[in-house]
Amino acid sequence: MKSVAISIEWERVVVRRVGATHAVLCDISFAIRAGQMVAVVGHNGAGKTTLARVMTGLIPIAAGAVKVFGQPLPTQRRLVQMGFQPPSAQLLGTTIAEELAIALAARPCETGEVESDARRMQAEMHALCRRFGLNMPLTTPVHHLSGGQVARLCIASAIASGAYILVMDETQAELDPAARQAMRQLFRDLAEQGRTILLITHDMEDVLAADRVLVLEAGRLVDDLPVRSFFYSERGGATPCQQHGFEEPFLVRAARSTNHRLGLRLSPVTEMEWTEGLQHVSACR
Ligand SMILES: Nc1ncnc2c1ncn2[C@@H]1O[C@H](COP(=O)(O)OP(=O)(O)OP(=O)(O)O)[C@@H](O)[C@H]1O
Repeated sequence: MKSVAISIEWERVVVRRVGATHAVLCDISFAIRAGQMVAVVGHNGAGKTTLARVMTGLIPIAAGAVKVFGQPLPTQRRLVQMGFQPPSAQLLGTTIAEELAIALAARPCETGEVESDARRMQAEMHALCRRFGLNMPLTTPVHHLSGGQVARLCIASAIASGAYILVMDETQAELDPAARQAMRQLFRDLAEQGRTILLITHDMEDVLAADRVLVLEAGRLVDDLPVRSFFYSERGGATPCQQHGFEEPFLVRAARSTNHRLGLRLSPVTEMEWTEGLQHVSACR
């Protein structure tokens, strides 16, 4: 699985909805490598949720092709899990243990793997809870969890069920800034471990954490850029972020203002890059 570089491929995809006068997604093509975290942005009605639902097989395509690890989506459907708003609506179990047990039971057995026995399943559940920062007993009812904990349990469940591609449709929308930041870090970690993350968001701080950004406008893919090129322009002038009418994140605004005042050309996408850039400049002066 991991040896196949391209995890998601869309070729000239068209989606029509009953009652809509135009195609809601029109001639969309892109390819995403395994291990990439890709943000999908667009103003209301641009087609983001439709794209997410196509990825999970909930909406059929009228033309084109969607491939997952080189195979048609329907044969690979189990490798894709979608998170949507509110995350609590996705939970099937009444406790953490039940939720994870359902997910683990749904995971297809790999060749040579024996079916999980109870003890092994318990060990896997504890390992998942540790990995996803759920530091409470497995017997905890899911309605005792905070929004951030529910969001993490949903992701733990998706991973437990064998997903390699996570399609997150505004799942962080109701989290506080610290929990959102923690979720971004979690997505980054999962991407570094080889998972593909498709993050649908209106929050430009989320975009800053991604590797790449797809911009949808009225059902069309109008930009597909590395995140740095989305927020900074090489030749000065308006950036793609500004051209598309999105609000820039604080780091980008602060870096631009510092560049302007000090005559610099820094283009940081993390705070660490910015402080290192500033240290380098002051050491050279
Ligand atoms: N079930 C449906 N039937 C007909 N048209 C639909 C249906 N669902 C969505 N649409 C239309 O498809 C277009 C894209 O909708 P979609 O929900 O994918 O946009 P979005 O980018 O996710 O918007 P938002 O940011 O508001 O959630 C919109 O014009 C919408 O009206």
